Amino acid sequence: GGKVEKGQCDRPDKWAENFPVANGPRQSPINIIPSQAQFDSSLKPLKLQYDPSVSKDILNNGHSFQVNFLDDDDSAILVGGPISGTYRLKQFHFHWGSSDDKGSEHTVEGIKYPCELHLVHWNTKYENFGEAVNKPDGLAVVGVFLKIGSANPRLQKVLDTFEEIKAKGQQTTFMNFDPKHLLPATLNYWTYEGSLTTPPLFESVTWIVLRDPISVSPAQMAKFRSLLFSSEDEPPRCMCDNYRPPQPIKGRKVRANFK
Ligand SMILES: COCCCN1C=C(N)c2cc(S(N)(=O)=O)sc2S1(=O)=O
Ligand SMILES: [Zn+2]
Repeated sequence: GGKVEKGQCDRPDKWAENFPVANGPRQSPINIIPSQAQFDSSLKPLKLQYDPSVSKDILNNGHSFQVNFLDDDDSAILVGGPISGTYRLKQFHFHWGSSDDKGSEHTVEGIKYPCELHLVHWNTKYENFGEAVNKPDGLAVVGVFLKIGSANPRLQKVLDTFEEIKAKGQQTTFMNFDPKHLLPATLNYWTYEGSLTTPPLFESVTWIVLRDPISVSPAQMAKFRSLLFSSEDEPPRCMCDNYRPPQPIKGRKVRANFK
């Protein structure tokens, strides 16, 4: 028929064929059930120390778009929280739906948010990102839910670049952006051991999912959907529904730093 079938890489149910770890013991995302999360008083407050001068560029990578950071020193780091040592910010990106009733990867009691932000950090006990990416304690990703409400002026700065990165492979400079402005007022979080949510699905992520969402307006969500999965010389395919559904918890404990 006329409908272009989704490629394999866009079909989470097909990933296990090429990436058997897709059925592994610590896959992400998960459905979070707050009443089943264990309050852990030993969890430290989350400390995100970001110097905005190390934001570099913004890229449409054909699955999402990401803002990349210079990570050759400790200018943008995550310390505290559930992790030990220092993790450096590498990039942040988002996942969203084709309509406002879905789009997040983690869910809370089955609730899907329209969008989820991921801030990806790597453990500086390893030489570099490439070394850290597949180690069990290699990465720490902070997840932030976006909830439909008033327009978010901080987020708008990111959306204003979309004309320049509409198609796969396009990128443009994106400097002096402080990702702290994309965080909610309080940094209460759930944490659990998981994985990358897209291939290669490495089981290398300590997940830190913030309880409180930030706001996004319907018009801003429509802007996310103006991006394309496809490159300039291909038939246009709307970039949306780039989220993996929740995966089996397989006995894992989810801890909370709040009651
Ligand atoms: C050599 O392999 C390089 C892989 C690097 N990455 C690829 C992903 N699919 C990916 C997914 C991420 S997510 N959605 O779990 O935050 S972070 C991330 S990533 O760490 O930036
Ligand atoms: Zn992600």
